[in-house]
Amino acid sequence: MTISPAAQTSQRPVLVVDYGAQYAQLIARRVREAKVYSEIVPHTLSTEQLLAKNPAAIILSGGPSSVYAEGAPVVPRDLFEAGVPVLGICYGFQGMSLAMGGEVAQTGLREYGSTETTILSQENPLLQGVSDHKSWMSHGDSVSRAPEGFEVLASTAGAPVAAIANEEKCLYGVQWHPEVKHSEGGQRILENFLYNGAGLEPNWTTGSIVDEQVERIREQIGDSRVICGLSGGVDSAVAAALVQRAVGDQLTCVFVNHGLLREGEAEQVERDFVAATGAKLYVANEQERFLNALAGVSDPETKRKIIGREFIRAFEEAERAIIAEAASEGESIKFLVQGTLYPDVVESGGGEGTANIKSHHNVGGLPEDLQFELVEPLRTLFKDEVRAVGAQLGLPAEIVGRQPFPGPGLGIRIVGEITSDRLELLRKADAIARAELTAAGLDGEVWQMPVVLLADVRSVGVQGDGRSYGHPIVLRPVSSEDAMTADWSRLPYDLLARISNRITNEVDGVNRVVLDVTSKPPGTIEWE
Ligand SMILES: Nc1ncnc2c1ncn2[C@@H]1O[C@H](COP(=O)(O)OP(=O)(O)OP(=O)(O)O)[C@@H](O)[C@H]1O
Ligand SMILES: O=c1[nH]c(=O)c2[nH+]cn([C@@H]3O[C@H](COP(=O)(O)O)[C@@H](O)[C@H]3O)c2[nH]1
Ligand SMILES: NC(=O)CC[C@H](N)C(=O)O
Ligand SMILES: [Mg+2]
Repeated sequence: MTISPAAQTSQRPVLVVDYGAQYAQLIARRVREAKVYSEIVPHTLSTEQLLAKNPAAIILSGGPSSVYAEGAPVVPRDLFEAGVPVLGICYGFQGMSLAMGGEVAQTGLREYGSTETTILSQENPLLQGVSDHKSWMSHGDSVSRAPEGFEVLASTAGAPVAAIANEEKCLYGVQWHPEVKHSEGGQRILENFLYNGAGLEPNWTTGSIVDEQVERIREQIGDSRVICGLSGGVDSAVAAALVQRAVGDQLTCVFVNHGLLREGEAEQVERDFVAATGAKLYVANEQERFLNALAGVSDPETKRKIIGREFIRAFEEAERAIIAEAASEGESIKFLVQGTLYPDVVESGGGEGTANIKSHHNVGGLPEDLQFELVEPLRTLFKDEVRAVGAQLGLPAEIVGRQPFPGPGLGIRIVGEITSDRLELLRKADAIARAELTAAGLDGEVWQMPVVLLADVRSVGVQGDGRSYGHPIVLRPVSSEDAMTADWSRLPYDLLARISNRITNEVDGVNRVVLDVTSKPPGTIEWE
């Protein structure tokens, strides 16, 4: 069932080989910012498997291991003999140096954070226009001797060999992390590698994504009919708009009201999306189906799998109803469009070799007996890229700027069993928190603010001079660029006070409001 993102685009990718780096995502993003298509792959792929992806260039990421440690990932020598341009970063640089016959040593000179970097030569593709600067380091090992045939391009106090090049073979390495914003000129170095070193063109833009995806969708769907799961969120709105552009009224959007929605959500989908695009919309009222299937379940992964399965069952029902309505019996609808993004795939463990963090309902939660062929035009994109595509397609700012809301909805924001009373309670608390955030004019600054009910926790309070024994509500406002990493938002205290005060006064059963001050990692954005 896993489709590699590469299957979704004709671009030759720049492969980021992940050696367990904290920054592999960031490297891929920076390459895309340079308008070059990029994908992350695990280091467990063999050279043959890597080359089979027809990469335009390869970037080896950093990683936590020491190249000497037992079981440390080996950077294979044959990778450098295939004629593909390679840039090694930190661990990748050390591994490349070792593979090519250089030396790596534990000199005891560790460097963490901002580091004065001396550029020894600008007469090479990598460091053209880059002068002495502060780069961001995070290493304990160092390259003590460059491999034969490589020129040393830069040095620092702790790393005399801080950058190397073999121009003829198009092989480059840097000890520091050009992908982090704290590395001055880092983006320039990556672009130098891509444009000057690997000779790539900056032609991967939102315009080119739209054209290419529209073309692919037409090819895939032909003149068949297609349904699209539409949630009111950004991703499905953009996916639907792309499909509509490709195949026009062969498309019917299906909005599933699973009873796990927030206040006013169903109405808002009908109002905003249909008004903006004129697409056909079928509303499936499936509250009972989902509540029955979820009764008595409190394990998060089980909930996610049930929701993923019931979503598909709801789409199947909807498909039958749509066909019956059109009186075109017999002609079943084969295609289902979903607004699946790259992070959904990566976190669900759908990227090759990546860990399963949580099964997103639309990826890891899909049932085995799926009858639809999936159409997922956004499967290779990050959220901010999807927003840019949406804007390009002319969707209104209220849609492309909307805060994300997960498909499983309030179902994964009740820690414990889901009941209609608990949903009712959480819906009220969530509506208050959202209204206050909007009133404070902070919607644009906050990426998302899950409001979570700890249904299995109770604490003692005093309300109206009497004892109460109620549930806590957690506020989880975060800032983020692409939901892969996040920080907790420093909301003004008076806003937090107002939300807390209103929730404890207005929502029966809640006697405490707490603020989640955890970044991602280690926490995820949602609690389940
Ligand atoms: N209530 C729903 N009805 C129909 N399809 C849905 C519903 N909720 C989610 N989906 C499908 O699952 C996909 C993934 O959901 P997800 O929440 O990640 O995206 P989104 O809602 O489109 O955007 P956002 O992340 O901004 O909320 C959606 O793109 C959509 O295809
Ligand atoms: O459609 C979705 N189906 C899911 O199963 C799902 N789980 C998490 N999310 C959203 O993904 C982003 C990252 O969330 P986490 O940090 O909790 O993994 C956040 O924006 C979450 O709201 C989901 N969206
Ligand atoms: N960030 C990295 O890639 C670190 C590489 C290696 N673990 C070191 O400490 O030198
Ligand atoms: Mg959503």
